[in-house]
Amino acid sequence: MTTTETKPGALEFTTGDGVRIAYRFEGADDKPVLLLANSIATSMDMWEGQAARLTEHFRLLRYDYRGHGGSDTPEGPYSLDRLGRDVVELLDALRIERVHFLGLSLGGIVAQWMAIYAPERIDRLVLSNTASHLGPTEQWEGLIAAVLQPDSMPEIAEMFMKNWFPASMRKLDHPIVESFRAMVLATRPQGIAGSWAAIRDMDMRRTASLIDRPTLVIAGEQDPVTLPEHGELLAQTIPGAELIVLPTAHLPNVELESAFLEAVTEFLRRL
Ligand SMILES: O=C(O)CCC(=O)CC(=O)O
Repeated sequence: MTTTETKPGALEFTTGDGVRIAYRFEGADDKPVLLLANSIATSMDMWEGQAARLTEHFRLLRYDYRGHGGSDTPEGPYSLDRLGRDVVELLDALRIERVHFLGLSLGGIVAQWMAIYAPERIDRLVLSNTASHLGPTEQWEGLIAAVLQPDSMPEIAEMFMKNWFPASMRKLDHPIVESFRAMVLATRPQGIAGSWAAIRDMDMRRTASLIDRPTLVIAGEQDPVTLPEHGELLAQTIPGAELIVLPTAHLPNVELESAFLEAVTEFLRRL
């Protein structure tokens, strides 16, 4: 497998089905690898503010989902199996045996898949603002149809901002909110539609009980997308999982950065 540099610091590899996936490695190579997976409609830049503090303890591996950021955008719906295999193939390409995996929202869905189907690649797991099932199907069908309409993106971006940030941050034209809006607007509608299909079709409410990796679940008290109840269910289903509920909406990594990073690093570095 060859890797190619696309933009400074970002590399790419090609998956078994011919899709170029962009990724980035940061930090000292003697530290444990921490793989980060994103919320839908964002790129690996969504972790930019947290990267410096995380590299104090970890070698960070970030990547862009197919259909997002610097990765290719195949047509049609994506399956969760395919999104999971993209990660397995990325680790294979980099010859990395095991990682800690921190996934937020769709990232937490991919992280659950990895811990169920490729547990030998996972050391510890952090599942933030995510769920093992998100219904109803019709909601995702409606969103997929809407995002594929011409000129849909400004309205779709506004929907994400309302779901992801509290009104207090949105009112102030907060630079973080605007940077996330820009990330959404830079995402191809097909990438969002393809990934929503993976969320529509997934149901790990039973299989999550097979996860045997040490797991921290983080939920947001005011998260309107992945509700605190979703986090509670995950923590009850995964044997031995711990649950922290933070007073945030959907993106605690940026809304309450210090508390989020403290929870993550304390859990991942615990002996
Ligand atoms: O944010 C995600 O990764 C999945 C949830 C979603 O697409 C709906 C939303 O964020 O509003």
